[in-house]
Amino acid sequence: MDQVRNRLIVALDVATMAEVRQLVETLGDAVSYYKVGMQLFYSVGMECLTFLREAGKDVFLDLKMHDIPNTVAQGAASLTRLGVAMINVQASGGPAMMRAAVEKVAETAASLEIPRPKLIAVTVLTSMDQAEWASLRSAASIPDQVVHLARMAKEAGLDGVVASPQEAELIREACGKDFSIITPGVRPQGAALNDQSRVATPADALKAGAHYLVVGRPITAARDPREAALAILEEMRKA
Ligand SMILES: O=c1ccn([C@@H]2O[C@H](COP(=O)(O)O)[C@@H](O)[C@H]2O)c(=O)[nH]1
Repeated sequence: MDQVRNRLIVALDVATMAEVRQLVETLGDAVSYYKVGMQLFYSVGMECLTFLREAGKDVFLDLKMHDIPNTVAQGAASLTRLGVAMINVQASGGPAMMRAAVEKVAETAASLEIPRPKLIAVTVLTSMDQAEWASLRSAASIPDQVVHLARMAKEAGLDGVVASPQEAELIREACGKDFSIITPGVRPQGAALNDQSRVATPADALKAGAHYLVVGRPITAARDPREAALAILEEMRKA
């Protein structure tokens, strides 16, 4: 079960440490990897990272950096010093920005003699549907743009990308099996979509080639979060 458990990342989209403690305690040994995003990090800062580290959990710090190369590189160095397992940038920041972040993460981790966090790039948000995409006036289709950004991230030296499970197979074909694919937009059959658009079930996401599944509300907003997480893990295990 461990191999499957390490591939489920639960999004802690809450605002207080009380909620974090309650969820992590309820989920217990079912979940070993958590995603800390803007809502939680901007509310409580380091306290949640310290708590998760002491609980023996891995952390994906999802702050989606997007700025000029020097600013993102320095930000990536700061996040590397926090000792988390994964951090990210927006691929639309371009190759120079991504290369600068890759170099700075490696340099910082080496100088501190700590493991280097995985550095990944966000492609096209999973909430974006065709109508919303059209409003951005991009000439490419969503799948073409996702694959383009994934190739660019790989060439810049990043470890992987965030994308919808619907694009996972195309990314795997274009970038190979060692390039990590992290997929939010995961919804068990019949679950509420909330604001997600390009979704797939946990089983379909894995079959399409996703390495890690990010799941938030289907677990954290469930009546019984542990039962919901175990059901997802069982579906992953069967897939
Ligand atoms: O394209 C993206 C990038 C990031 N996310 C994040 O994943 C979780 C998904 O939460 P759910 O409650 O399962 O919808 C959330 O923290 C997003 O910020 C994403 O959904 N799509």
